[in-house]
Amino acid sequence: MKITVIGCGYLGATHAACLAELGFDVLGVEIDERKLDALAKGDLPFYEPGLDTLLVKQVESGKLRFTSSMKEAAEFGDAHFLCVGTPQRKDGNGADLTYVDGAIESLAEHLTRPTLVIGKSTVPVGTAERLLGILQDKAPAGTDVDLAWNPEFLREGFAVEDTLTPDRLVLGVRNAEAEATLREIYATPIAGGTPVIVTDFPTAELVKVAANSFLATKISFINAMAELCEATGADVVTLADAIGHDARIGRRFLNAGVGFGGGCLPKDIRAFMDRADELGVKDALRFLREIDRINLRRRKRVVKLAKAELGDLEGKRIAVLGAAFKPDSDDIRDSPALDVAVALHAKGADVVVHDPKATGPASAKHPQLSYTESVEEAARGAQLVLHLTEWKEYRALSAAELGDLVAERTIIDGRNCLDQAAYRDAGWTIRSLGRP
Ligand SMILES: NC(=O)C1=CN([C@@H]2O[C@H](COP(=O)(O)OP(=O)(O)OC[C@H]3O[C@@H](n4cnc5c(N)ncnc54)[C@H](O)[C@@H]3O)[C@@H](O)[C@H]2O)C=CC1
Ligand SMILES: O=C(O)[C@H]1O[C@H](OP(=O)(O)OP(=O)(O)OC[C@H]2O[C@@H](n3ccc(=O)[nH]c3=O)[C@H](O)[C@@H]2O)[C@H](O)[C@@H](O)[C@@H]1O
Repeated sequence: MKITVIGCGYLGATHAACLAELGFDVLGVEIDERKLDALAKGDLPFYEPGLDTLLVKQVESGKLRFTSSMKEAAEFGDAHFLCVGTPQRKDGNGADLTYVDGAIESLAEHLTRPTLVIGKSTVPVGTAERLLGILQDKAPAGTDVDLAWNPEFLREGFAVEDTLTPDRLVLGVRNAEAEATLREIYATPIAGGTPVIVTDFPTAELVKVAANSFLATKISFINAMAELCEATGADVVTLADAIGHDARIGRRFLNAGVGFGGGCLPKDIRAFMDRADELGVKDALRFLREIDRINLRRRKRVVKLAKAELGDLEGKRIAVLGAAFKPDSDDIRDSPALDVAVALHAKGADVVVHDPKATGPASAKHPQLSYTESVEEAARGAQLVLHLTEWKEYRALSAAELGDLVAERTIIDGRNCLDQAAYRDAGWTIRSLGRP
C-alpha cells in the first residue's frame, strides 16, 4: 500500500517516518518550503529524539519522499493521513480548521481513484462528518472516496516510540473496508498487542479531546493542591507520592509546577469548551475553564515569587533554565517557561534564557530576550535562577559549582525536581511551587 502523510510537522513527520519504518512507501506533503527542503534532504526541521536517524534512514532507503504537490500526492497514495495543524483561532478559543479544510479540498480535487483519507489532526467533534461531505463534493464525479478518523496520542519527546508501539489505536470508521485498511496499516503494532478500539466518528473525535482534557485536569488538580500547600506549609510532592500510591489515582501526571503548555493541551481544552458551547452543553465542560485558570495562575505565581525575592525587577539579572514547553523537545508553543521569561523581561528584568534545544525557535519568537549557549553563561552574575523546564542536564547540575557563578544563591524550582536538599546544603535559598 502507498501512503501519503499531509502536513509534516511534529506529528506528520513522525508518522511518515514510522510508516516507512513499518515497510510502506510513503510520500510526505508539506507546504512550508523551509521544512520541505530540510525533510527532503533527510534533515529534521525540529528536535525529536530518535526521529532524526529514522528520517535519514528512510529517506536514504527511498521509502520516504516529500513533496509540496497535492496532485502528486493524490496520484501516489492509496491512503492519505491528514496531519495538518489545528491551532487556536486568533479571534477566539475554538480550533482554526482552515488548514484541515484546505488540505481536504485540494486533495479531493485531484483524486482520480479509490481512496481512503484518514484524519489524525485533533479536531472538534463533528468535523470528520463535515470533511467527508467536502471530500465527496469536491472529488471528481464517480471517484470512490471514504474517510476514517484515527486520532493520535503521541507525546513529544517519545514520538517515535509512541507511534511504533502506541498504547491503543482508535479507529473511527463507517464501514468494514475502512477498518480493514487501517488494520493493514497498523498490522505490526496490532500483532504486538496494541489494543484496537473500533468506533464511529464522534466517539473517535471525542476520545482524543477527552484524553487531553483528563491529562490537563490531572495536572491542574495537583497544581491546585500546590496552592493549598503554599497556604499551609505542606509539601505537594509528598502529597502526590502519597495519593499516587492509590492505583485508582496513579502517580503519573501529578507533577506540580509551572503547569502545562505546548501545542496541544492548552488549545485542545479551549477548543473543546468552545465546541461544547456550540453544541448547547457548555455546562458539561465548565470545569475546564477552571483547569485553564489554575494552569495559567502557576505562571503568575513564579513571577510573583521572583518579585518577592528581588523586589523591583528593573535591571535585575535573572537566568531562566528552559525555553521548551517540556524536556526532550524544541517546541516552544505556549511554553510556560517562555511566558514567565517574557513577563519578567516586560517588568524590566535582564532575562537570560538557556535551553539545550529550543533557543533557536525561542529567539525567533522572542528576540527581546537574551539567550546563551551554556548554563554557566546564563548563570554568571544572576541574582535569581529559575528552573522552568526539567531537562535532565539541569537536574545533573552541581549546586556548589552553580553557586560559584551566580551573584545570589537563590533559585526557584518551577518543576519541583531538583535535589533541593543539595541546593540548601550548598547555601542556596530555594523556592518552589507547593513545597515549603
Ligand atoms: N504535536 C503533537 O505531539 C501532536 C499533535 N496532534 C495534533 O496533530 C495536528 C498537527 O500538530 P503538529 O504536528 O504539532 O503541528 P505542526 O504545526 O507542527 O505541523 C502541521 C504542518 O502542516 C503543514 N500544513 C498545513 N497545511 C498544509 C497543507 N495544505 N498541505 C501540506 N501541509 C500543510 C504545516 O506547514 C505544518 O508543517 C494538530 O491537530 C495537533 O493537535 C495530535 C497528537 C500529538
Ligand atoms: O495531543 C497532543 O498533542 C499530545 O498532548 C500531550 O503530549 P505533549 O503535549 O507532547 O506533552 P505532555 O507530556 O502531555 O506534557 C504536556 C505539558 O504538561 C506538563 N506536565 C506534564 C505532566 C505533569 O505531571 N506535570 C506537568 O506540568 C509538561 O511539562 C508539558 O508542559 C499528551 O500527553 C499526548 O498524549 C497527546 O497526543
